[in-house]
Amino acid sequence: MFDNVPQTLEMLRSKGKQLVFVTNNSTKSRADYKKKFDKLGIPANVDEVFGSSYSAAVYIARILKLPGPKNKVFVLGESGIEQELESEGVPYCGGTDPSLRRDMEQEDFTNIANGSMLDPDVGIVLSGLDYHMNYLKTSIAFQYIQRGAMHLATNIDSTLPQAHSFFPGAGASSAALVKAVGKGEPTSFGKPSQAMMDAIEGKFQFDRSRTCMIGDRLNTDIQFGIDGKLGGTLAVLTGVSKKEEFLADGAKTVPTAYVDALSDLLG
Ligand SMILES: O=C(O)[C@H](O)[C@H](O)COP(=O)(O)O
Ligand SMILES: [Mg+2]
Repeated sequence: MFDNVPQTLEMLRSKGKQLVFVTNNSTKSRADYKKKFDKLGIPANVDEVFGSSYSAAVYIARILKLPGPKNKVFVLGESGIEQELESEGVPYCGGTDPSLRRDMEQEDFTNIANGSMLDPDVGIVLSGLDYHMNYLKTSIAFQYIQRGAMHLATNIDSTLPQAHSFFPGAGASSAALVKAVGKGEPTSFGKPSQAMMDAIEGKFQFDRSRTCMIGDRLNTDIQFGIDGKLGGTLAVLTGVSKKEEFLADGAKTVPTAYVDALSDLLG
């Protein structure tokens, strides 16, 4: 963890700033992140966390509102997605189901093709980062899409930063499916999609012109009142003034000197 993160967050809160922690990582739910923050000694509450799984679940439940029974989601991913779908009352299958974490057998081809292994209620395939991706799940997801299901993604990052290196990301998890379907990338609800920013804004009701993002990648084009100068998001801070000065300077100083940079900015 970077130095002074808890102190910085405390300073921002003491100045009445609202914080939102935004992550593309779909493997954990907001509740899981709260536990992680507790372990790291970072003061945060569940309602301040906004993840790509939650973003997708909110979209499916509140925007798409598919009529039942065709509103079930086939999940390609981990329990973070399942938990967030559950929190929004969206039915799902796949995901962490242990019966799908195995090799493809010859009879699976027959049973998938004749539909006996498919759930007729599935109307959406939702892909995220999947540590257990395999041919069986990819085949089932492919068949659902061929039969009319919509393909959505929590996020489509090419890589996952871990252990001071990079590993295949959520976009790589779903790449085989995307290739097989041949219709391009699915709609994604993670950074830097406008869908995620709209969802965050919808939930937190803040003023874009008084919002600052601090993040991990510098190449995003999220239109968030900051013209993509500083992208990705570690936190969304609302009520920040002198945004331009902070970004111009902050791009160099964040995250090594959060406290100094933000204290200067906020006066
Ligand atoms: O592949 C992924 O899912 C992402 O690279 C990963 O989860 C990173 O999320 P972020 O740290 O950008 O919020
Ligand atoms: Mg990132």
